[in-house]
Amino acid sequence: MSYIELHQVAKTYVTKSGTVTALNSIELAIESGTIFGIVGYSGAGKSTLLRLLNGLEQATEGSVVIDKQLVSSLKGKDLREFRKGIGMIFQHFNLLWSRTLLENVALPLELIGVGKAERLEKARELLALVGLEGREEAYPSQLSGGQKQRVGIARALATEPKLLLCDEATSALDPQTTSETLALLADINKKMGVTIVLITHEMEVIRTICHKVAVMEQGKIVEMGDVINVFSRPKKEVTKRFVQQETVPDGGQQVDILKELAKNYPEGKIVKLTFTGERAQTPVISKLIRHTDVDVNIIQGQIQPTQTSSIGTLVLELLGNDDELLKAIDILNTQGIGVEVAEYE
Ligand SMILES: Nc1ncnc2c1ncn2[C@@H]1O[C@H](COP(=O)(O)OP(=O)(O)OP(=O)(O)O)[C@@H](O)[C@H]1O
Repeated sequence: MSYIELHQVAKTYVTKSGTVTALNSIELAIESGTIFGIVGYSGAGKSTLLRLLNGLEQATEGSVVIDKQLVSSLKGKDLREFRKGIGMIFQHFNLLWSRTLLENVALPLELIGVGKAERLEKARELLALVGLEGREEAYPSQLSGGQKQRVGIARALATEPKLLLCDEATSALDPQTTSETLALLADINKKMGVTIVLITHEMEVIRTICHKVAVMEQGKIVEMGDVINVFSRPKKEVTKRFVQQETVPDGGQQVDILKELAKNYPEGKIVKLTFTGERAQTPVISKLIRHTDVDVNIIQGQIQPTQTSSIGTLVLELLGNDDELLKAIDILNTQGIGVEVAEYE
């Protein structure tokens, strides 16, 4: 059994203007120790899913099982105990401004009745773990956004949770601080074996630290798998748009970037190749030139690291007669790499 299992989960809200389906037919299994990303645009249902995982809300249908416990069956002391095993990190940090960093980190322990000396010692250790040694007596207002999030992470770890839920944890941070915060989370996952489930609308977050990803749209999971596979061969339109967020400079606003490129290169055929780590060694282009009568121009290329490997993309213009172009595309299709051919108007 997986650490987290959702089976046929639905969540509806009854509002004055009618019933809203926030989640529908969710099937999800997350193994212990994984960094699992959930990506989707606003309103896709990500926050609702996170609230079901921490027991703040109950599913309308289906079952949510975490660490062999059916979340809907937990009450009183059991529910409190369950929630102690889950740490939460928020976009806006949710720190108490009138308390020092040490007191902020110690708060979850204070709430469950841990004695003062013990909780302050633990908080001190955690602040050191997140790189804030020596700042124990500072107040949140004296910190940068990245430092505040470090305090948030330290606080989330206070009860030694097995599961860390991150709600858009880096959305309020600049790119440099985002990278540092993600590196810290990846480090915590590795060192402590904590399972991390994060929700985000940024594909960069998924690429850099997640092992697995689920893409949500309109309350459903529309695509799910290893990050490297979903990135290199996105199937659904929404996933393609998220992947483009990263690979094109305008943030993926254009739905079909290849089509745009094709307009600029009317003589040839535009193809985009996507390689994952181990395939990057395959001599694809030399094969193409040896076996067909096409000329190849390289238009764009880039390599992006992921948590476990790397993803390369290469956009080529192929020039030749129709038969040779078809042959070239056939060859590309047999190389075990992602091949996308631009559609011409
Ligand atoms: N308490 C609620 N009452 C009524 N409708 C709700 C409630 N919470 C969420 N919804 C609706 O459920 C759907 C999913 O919302 P949810 O907040 O889970 O999406 P999201 O992907 O997290 O979006 P965002 O990133 O904007 O928070 C939306 O249509 C939303 O309006």
